[in-house]
Amino acid sequence: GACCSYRLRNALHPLWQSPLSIPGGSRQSPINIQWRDSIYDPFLKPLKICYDPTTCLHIWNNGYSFLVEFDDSTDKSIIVGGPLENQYRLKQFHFHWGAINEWGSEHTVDSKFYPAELHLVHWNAVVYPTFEEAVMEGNGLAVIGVFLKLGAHHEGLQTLVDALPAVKHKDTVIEFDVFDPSCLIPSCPDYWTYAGSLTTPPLTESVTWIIKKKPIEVDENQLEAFRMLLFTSDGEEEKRMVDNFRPLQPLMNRTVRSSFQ
Ligand SMILES: NS(=O)(=O)c1c(F)c(F)c(-n2cc(CC3CCCCC3)nn2)c(F)c1F
Ligand SMILES: [Zn+2]
Repeated sequence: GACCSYRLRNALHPLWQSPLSIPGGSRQSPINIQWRDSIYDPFLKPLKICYDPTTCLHIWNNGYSFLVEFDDSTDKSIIVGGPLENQYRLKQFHFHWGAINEWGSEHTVDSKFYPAELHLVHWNAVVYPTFEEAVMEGNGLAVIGVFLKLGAHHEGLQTLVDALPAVKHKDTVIEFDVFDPSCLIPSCPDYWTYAGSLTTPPLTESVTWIIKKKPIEVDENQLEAFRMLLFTSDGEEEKRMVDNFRPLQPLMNRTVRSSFQ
């Protein structure tokens, strides 16, 4: 059935040589969000986002994507509310994108791909002592997903784009010391939420996903700047960093809730 082909595809997919059987494997990400099958939950609270721009540390090309990492030693940059029982600390944000504008996002909405998707990764520092431990626990992480669509130039993103040439190669890092990622999150409060996993190794089923309904607009040059990055280290044969998204995973026995009617 569909499930087996997914497993086969995961095992065969070049980028995500994930082990065939993920422990449990009942809540993997990403998924297709079928708008009409999502259930409005009136008890979902608005998501409260409080970021301190001075907690921004650096940009790092880790060979999968580029990560903007934050100082998560205090509760200065947190999210709370929404579907979350606790507040969660911002650890890093990164993107997934395609070689062309027809695909690139990890989640899809009614089977439609966006050219890119932003993930803001937070961890439950109320319950767990470290990020590494939170990654292994069912309520350990909360990731906000924001779709990027082709359109107007995005001023806030440009400061990030301007720094990308300095992290062209895998394992390069550049200091990036003031940035407020709130500028990358649409003001519309509407979101979907479901229980899922990391979409990169270790693929652990520890993520409460919060997917914003509204995309942000970025222009062609900004998407092209992502595609100039490399999977490879300096001196290796160059491989452009594109199509760094995981294949869709089976919904299995899950419901996607919406914060809006
Ligand atoms: N696409 S996603 O699901 O939003 C997503 C995430 F949620 C992540 F947490 C990570 N992640 C991976 C590690 C390495 C750690 C190395 C030490 C052990 C724990 C993992 N740091 N952050 C990640 F790379 C990613 F892509
Ligand atoms: Zn991601």
